[in-house]
Amino acid sequence: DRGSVQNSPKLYDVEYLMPVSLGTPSQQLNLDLDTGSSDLWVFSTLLKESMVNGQTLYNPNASTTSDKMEGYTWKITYGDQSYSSGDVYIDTVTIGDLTVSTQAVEAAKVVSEEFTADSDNDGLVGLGFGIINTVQPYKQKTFFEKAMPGLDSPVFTADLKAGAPGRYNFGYIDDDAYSGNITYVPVNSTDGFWRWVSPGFQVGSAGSFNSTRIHGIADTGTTLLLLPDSVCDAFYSQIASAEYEPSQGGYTFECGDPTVPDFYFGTANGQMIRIPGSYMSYSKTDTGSSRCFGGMQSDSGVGFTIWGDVALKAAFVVFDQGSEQLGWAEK
Ligand SMILES: O=C(NNC1=NCCC1)c1ccc(Br)cc1
Repeated sequence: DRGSVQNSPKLYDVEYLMPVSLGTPSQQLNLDLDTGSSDLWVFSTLLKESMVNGQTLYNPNASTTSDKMEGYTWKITYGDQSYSSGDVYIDTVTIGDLTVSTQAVEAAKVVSEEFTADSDNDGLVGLGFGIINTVQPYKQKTFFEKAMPGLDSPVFTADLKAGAPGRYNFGYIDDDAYSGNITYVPVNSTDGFWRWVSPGFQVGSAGSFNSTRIHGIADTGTTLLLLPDSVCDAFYSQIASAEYEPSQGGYTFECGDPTVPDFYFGTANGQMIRIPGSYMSYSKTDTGSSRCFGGMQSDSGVGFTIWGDVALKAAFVVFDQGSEQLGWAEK
């Protein structure tokens, strides 16, 4: 079996949403596929109205195939301190013609203001490893872990694009979606993330390769590229107008600055993925400002690097849960 679904970026590529069908008759919600967490949760009719702001709500009582998991609850806090919690139902879930008939659907009763404010986002599909699923008293499998036994191949792929729709595929690799070869690196799933080691980086096409092992996770749910301070310094020192602005919470530079270089990160066997300098102009700092917030920021608060959407949208990425590897290709 296999599945394929289009993803659509929101403004500034801050997140990517995909249509997901839940229940019988099907209820379609737009969800954020997040490889940095492992809960599938949705805005639901269990929420207080004050926490809802335009989102589509999953109504378990309107689904003839939903079963409440009595006594089961969930509560999750994300790296950006947003959070949600609620009850748990079993129901059928379809993503891109791939159906899991007995998926744990976590129906929200409480969401933080960040989620309430994000009116296009109806919830998340966590495709990290099930070990960090938050359901109590017994953790639940992710959508991919439930689907995996029936798939042609135990992989899903992420093709995120800058300012354009891309695609998530399940169970196969579309050889027309990338150029050159896919280079695989080993993943350590101990803490539930797609964690891997990059051998180093290069700033600009004429720069030298810096061999320094960068431990980090591939996280579709994080917008920016969060790297060690030493790497950020090496990058922003090449941009004439760049400065670290504590008031803005990070590095900024003049939006039109012509000196913004490309950034390359190593994967394996000498392969590097090139992130165009244009991806590093994340957003204007304030309306009317001429300064842009950088797409690369420090990972100092986090403890390890997060290869978020700014990096992932430069590549075709294979999440191989069968062999616990990540595949990287240019496109
Ligand atoms: O929360 C994380 N990723 N997903 C999402 N962020 C915001 C909503 C969804 C995240 C995961 C690991 C680390 Br380390 C830091 C952050």
